Amino acid sequence: MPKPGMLDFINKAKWDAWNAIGSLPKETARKNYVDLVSSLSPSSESSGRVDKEPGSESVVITSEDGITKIMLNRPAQKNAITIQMYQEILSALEATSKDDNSVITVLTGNGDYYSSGNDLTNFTNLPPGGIEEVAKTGSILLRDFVDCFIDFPKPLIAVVNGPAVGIAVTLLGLFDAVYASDRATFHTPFTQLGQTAEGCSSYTFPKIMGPAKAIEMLIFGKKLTAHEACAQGLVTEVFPDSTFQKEVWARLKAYAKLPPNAMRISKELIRHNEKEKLHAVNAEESTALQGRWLSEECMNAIINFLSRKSKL
Ligand SMILES: CCCCC/C=C/CC(=O)SCCNC(=O)CCNC(=O)[C@H](O)C(C)(C)COP(=O)(O)OP(=O)(O)OC[C@H]1O[C@@H](n2cnc3c(N)ncnc32)[C@H](O)[C@@H]1OP(=O)(O)O
Repeated sequence: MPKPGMLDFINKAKWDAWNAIGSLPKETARKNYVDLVSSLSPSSESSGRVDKEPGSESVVITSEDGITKIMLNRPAQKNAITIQMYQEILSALEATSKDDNSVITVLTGNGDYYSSGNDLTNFTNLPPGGIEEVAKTGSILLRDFVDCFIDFPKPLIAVVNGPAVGIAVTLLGLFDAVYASDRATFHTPFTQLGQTAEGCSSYTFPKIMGPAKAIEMLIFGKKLTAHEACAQGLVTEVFPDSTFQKEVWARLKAYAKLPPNAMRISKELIRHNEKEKLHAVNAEESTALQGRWLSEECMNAIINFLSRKSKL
């Protein structure tokens, strides 16, 4: 077959792999394959079924003392968010919003990062409709995902245990409190990635910190320390990393004992005037990103990251 185009990542990788093999006889190829798989997996000869270890899920949801904790759990990948994780977080938020035993909801990360944002490999697995289909379905999922944060009816808290990048930062403008370790940083390198702001940040950031500071972050990609983000109003309070978990969870447990209906009604009073505007901003940002994901600027940035030519 002719060599697939540069942006057809999967088929190009397959084509290169086939080409590298040359004229290997089919039987030899089969034997090499079986030998390789056997050497990789000691259990591959037994049942063939792979059970997930408990706690190996990419999003771990737990509930205790009236607090629902949604924990991003891909520490080796800096908690980069895959398509499946967006869907799981969305479902968790929908379920907890209806759960009478859940008073406060927390989003946090496992390991040294809060989250490195969108998983940049999300756009590399091309369906039959190609990159256009990926961009379209990505834009719809992004819009649904952010809508769910806009509409979330109970107190929503971010426990930012380490550096945050991209959508993990922009969403913070929709949270009711943001507690950060002093190790956390806040980085939205959209322009460097050929992308544009999402998570309603094109509206919430100028409102929270004023247009000048918001533009430094959203257009020029300035990274803030936790103390800088707190001074700008994006973070509620910063804690020393050594006591972060202990102090924050003690406080959250106390908040979760407050009367839940009073908290829910106060949140509605504070937020409801903005909801229509936020949904409109979210729709606009999702459409703009759909176009960006098809652009050469964005594709080159992703290819550079995947081929390890660039990092933040
Ligand atoms: C439905 C779709 C919605 C889309 C919404 C859009 C959102 C926009 C954004 O979120 S933009 C932000 C995108 N994120 C990034 O650009 C971050 C990219 N990552 C990095 O630059 C670096 O990895 C780092 C600075 C976060 C950390 O650097 P460090 O040197 O400490 O660690 P490594 O680079 O070695 O990372 C360890 C492994 O984790 C993988 N990884 C990290 N982040 C991502 C990511 N965002 N996407 C995919 N993979 C990521 C990294 O590749 C390493 O994997 P490896 O061990 O297999 O090499």
